[in-house]
Amino acid sequence: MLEINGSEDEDMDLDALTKRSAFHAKPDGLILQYGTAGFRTKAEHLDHVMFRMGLLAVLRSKQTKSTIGVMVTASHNPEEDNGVKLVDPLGEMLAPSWEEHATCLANAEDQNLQSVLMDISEKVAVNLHQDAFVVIGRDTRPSSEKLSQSVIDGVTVLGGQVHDYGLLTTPQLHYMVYCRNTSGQYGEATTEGYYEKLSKAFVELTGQVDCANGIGALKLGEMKPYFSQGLSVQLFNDGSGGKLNYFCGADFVKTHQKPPQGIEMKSNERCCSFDGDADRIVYYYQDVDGHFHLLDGDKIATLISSFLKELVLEIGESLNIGVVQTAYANGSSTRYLEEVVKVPVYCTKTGVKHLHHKAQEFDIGVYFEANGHGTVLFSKAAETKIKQLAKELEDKKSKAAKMLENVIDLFNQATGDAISDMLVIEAVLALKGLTIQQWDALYTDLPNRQLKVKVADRQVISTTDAERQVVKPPGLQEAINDLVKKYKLSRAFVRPSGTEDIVRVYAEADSQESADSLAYEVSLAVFQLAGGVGERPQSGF
Ligand SMILES: CC(=O)N[C@H]1[C@@H](OP(=O)(O)O)O[C@H](CO)[C@@H](O)[C@@H]1O
Ligand SMILES: [Mg+2]
Repeated sequence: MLEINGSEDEDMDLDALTKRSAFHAKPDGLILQYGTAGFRTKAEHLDHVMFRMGLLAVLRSKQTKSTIGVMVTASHNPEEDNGVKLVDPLGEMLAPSWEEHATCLANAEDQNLQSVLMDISEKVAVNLHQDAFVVIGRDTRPSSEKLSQSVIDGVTVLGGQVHDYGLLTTPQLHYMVYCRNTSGQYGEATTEGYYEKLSKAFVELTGQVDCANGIGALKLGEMKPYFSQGLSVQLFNDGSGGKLNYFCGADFVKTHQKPPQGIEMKSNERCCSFDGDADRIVYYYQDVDGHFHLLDGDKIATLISSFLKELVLEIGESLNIGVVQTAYANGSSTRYLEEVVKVPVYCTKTGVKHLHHKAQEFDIGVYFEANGHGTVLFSKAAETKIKQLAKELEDKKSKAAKMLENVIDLFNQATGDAISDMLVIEAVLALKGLTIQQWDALYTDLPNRQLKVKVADRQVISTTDAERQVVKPPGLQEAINDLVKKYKLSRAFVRPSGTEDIVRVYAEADSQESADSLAYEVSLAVFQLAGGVGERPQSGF
């Protein structure tokens, strides 16, 4: 850990800025976009972006009079990639209006950097005399250390103070920011504080964990001693041998629907996978016949929502629960939540920030993307009420209120967090006496298929209705509607990805064959109507 003080006598030393930025020159013609999860591309193209995000973090910190976070990671992307994103005062993703400033600053030509920076300061009315404080975390990629130094360079040249946490999971950095801006009320802003808070609230834990050869292994390993009752967890792909996210991790398991390499699975044993920066988690097991069963973000949302609903009914308080999903949620999970658990379900655009925002509308807002990003948010009023009830109520009711109180502490409310979600899931399974097979049997996923289509310009597709309907190009939605009609229990949609240069196609139907064939036909429609490039989509998987 490192504390660095920037120059204190100047509000903004523009000469120093010009000199330092020369060490972080922007490659000619490179244009990048602050996308779904910040900037992400090959690590070698990111040095100037890191420096500039250091600058931007200082402005954001001055404007909000709060500590701002900068995380250096490319999550589930290959090891050669890297990325950066800013974390806002309450641990949330950077406000959308600032994403535009980030994009402008990252793409400014070197000679315009000063003027673009001054422009942004004016637009957002930053008081340059205000102090700035920025905290930084990074994942285990070989390029991350150097890139995080460039962020530090950016912060200090503008006179901001830095605390470099070094290696952290993304959710840990979100947690640190939240703690620092609530004067420690949310917890202590150290990794020890994080482990203590979670382990204190946790009941029992067993299982196997694939850590995607990433930061999750290191941090979960560090946490082991905090479990006085003994933590029985075997870590695989802990980064000691294999490559980050290579044939392992949550994204691999979810998209390939098969176990990661490097994990020893015994039949019926509960396993889970994190992604490279440990903000996603999926569970799975292999049955006695060797069939692989995936329990993704939708299954997690269902397990957690039923558990919370039961506790709320038990304490007899009218706390409203809402579940937030995206269009990628399996149709069976939505039906189960609405019809069996009886909770209202809402659909937002893809990307954690959209789900998080919607979930804030409820006393208890559960949100999960199908790929395993998610958490539960409790409103301040609900939290106070639950704490009060835990003291006042008696017997069964008090037990339920105390359980809820612990669950609140176990969730990372700043953002979805693989470690914290895993502890919640393990606790729920233990408390309800459920095996992974029983959990899996709550509902059966509709067979589905996700495909990617390459087009010349993915922005020719625009969507509405939480990305479930295409508005442009003309004729594409009609074509999808006609194809969907050919299959039973079917649904399909397409949208431009926010993290890759492709269009994503999703289809589900009553059989795998139908889902595959619908996805293929929709891909062809996209290729034909939205300017496909390269090879035409092929059938057969
Ligand atoms: C279908 C899918 O899984 N999309 C992912 C992916 O976004 P795209 O915009 O679809 O590329 O990366 C996001 C950031 O990690 C994640 O939030 C999202 O769920
Ligand atoms: Mg991630």
